[in-house]
Amino acid sequence: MKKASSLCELGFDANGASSGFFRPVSDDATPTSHRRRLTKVSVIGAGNVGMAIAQTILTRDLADEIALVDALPDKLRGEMLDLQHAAAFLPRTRLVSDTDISITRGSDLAIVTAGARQIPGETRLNLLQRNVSLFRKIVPALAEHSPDAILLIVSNPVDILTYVAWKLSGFPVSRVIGSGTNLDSSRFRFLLAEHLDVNAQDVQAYMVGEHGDSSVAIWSTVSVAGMPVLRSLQESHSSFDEEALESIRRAVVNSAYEVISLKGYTSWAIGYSVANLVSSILRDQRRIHPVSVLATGFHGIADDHEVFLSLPARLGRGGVLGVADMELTEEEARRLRQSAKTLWENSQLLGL
Ligand SMILES: NC(=O)C1=CN([C@@H]2O[C@H](COP(=O)(O)OP(=O)(O)OC[C@H]3O[C@@H](n4cnc5c(N)ncnc54)[C@H](O)[C@@H]3O)[C@@H](O)[C@H]2O)C=CC1
Ligand SMILES: CC(=O)C(=O)O
Repeated sequence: MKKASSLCELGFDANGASSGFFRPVSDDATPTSHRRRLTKVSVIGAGNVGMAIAQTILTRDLADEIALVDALPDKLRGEMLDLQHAAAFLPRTRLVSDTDISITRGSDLAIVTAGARQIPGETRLNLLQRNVSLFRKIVPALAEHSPDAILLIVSNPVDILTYVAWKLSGFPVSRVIGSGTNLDSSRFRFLLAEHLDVNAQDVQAYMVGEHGDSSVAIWSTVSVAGMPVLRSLQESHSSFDEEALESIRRAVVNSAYEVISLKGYTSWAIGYSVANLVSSILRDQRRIHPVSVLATGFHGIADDHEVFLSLPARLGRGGVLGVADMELTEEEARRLRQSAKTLWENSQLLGL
């Protein structure tokens, strides 16, 4: 007797109907008008970062469908199967993968993590030329298949690549966002929370500017439970000086270099950071995140400098809904302009 080799041959069909498990209750159990619109997220680049993001999106139940794209077919299929095998422990999410970017068709959100990463000691800016070449292939194709999507850029150097993605996609500026210093701000909050022995979620603190070596810590707005930290330090005459503050900023900047020198790449924190942004966007939460946005005209950045860097932005279903014109000290604004200058000079070399 011939053995059945698949569930279909045993009499199961894709809807479970002929198996006898379920009997239809009407000809159209869910009228089209009652069906919820499904949310599709694509992740381009199924490496360390892409997979950390995909698995965090899965566990947080942020999408109905996740499409994974990578240039390496075996690795890609392996990653997809490995996640699919966790289906019994996760919210129901359709997972698909392909090396062909057309699988992203109809995405609500496309997250780009493809590309070269730093080797120990290398700066993010060193990756620029290699990753721009990749973006020239990826971004126009993404825009063609999902003209209404929001693009969320993660590949480094993230600020300049967000500018590149904006130029190559032709999308409105509200729909092109870089993950920016959302991660640096989390590292900043972690270090401050450790120092003050409180929960990092109770520390309000922003790093802005470049996601990289010239990022700026906005000390004037750091607060815990609504209390400005700098003022408390001054009033309690605790020993602190500019150098102590700068050493904390440097520790934030060095965080990535340290992790890369220890394990070769960073992944978990960026996974949570991006899933946090995805939640604000797709669930229209209107939370404020420091992310990479077009910063022209803010804090004295020249009107003819099209530069993306991180500023606190209100995120929702439409993408960037607004950018906070936060109050900065003269020194903070000067550092931000310096950060903008570095990014602008590098992006000018691309001739876009
Ligand atoms: N913005 C941020 O805060 C962070 C950014 N990153 C950046 O994310 C990027 C990815 O880092 P990792 O995942 O660690 O690197 P990885 O090497 O593990 O993954 C990169 C993936 O991109 C794929 N890829 C290459 N060309 C492709 C193409 N044309 N289409 C689709 N996929 C392609 C590769 O096959 C690889 O799987 C790097 O640029 C890294 O610097 C990493 C951590 C944090
Ligand atoms: C690699 C990188 O950009 C980060 O972990 O901050």
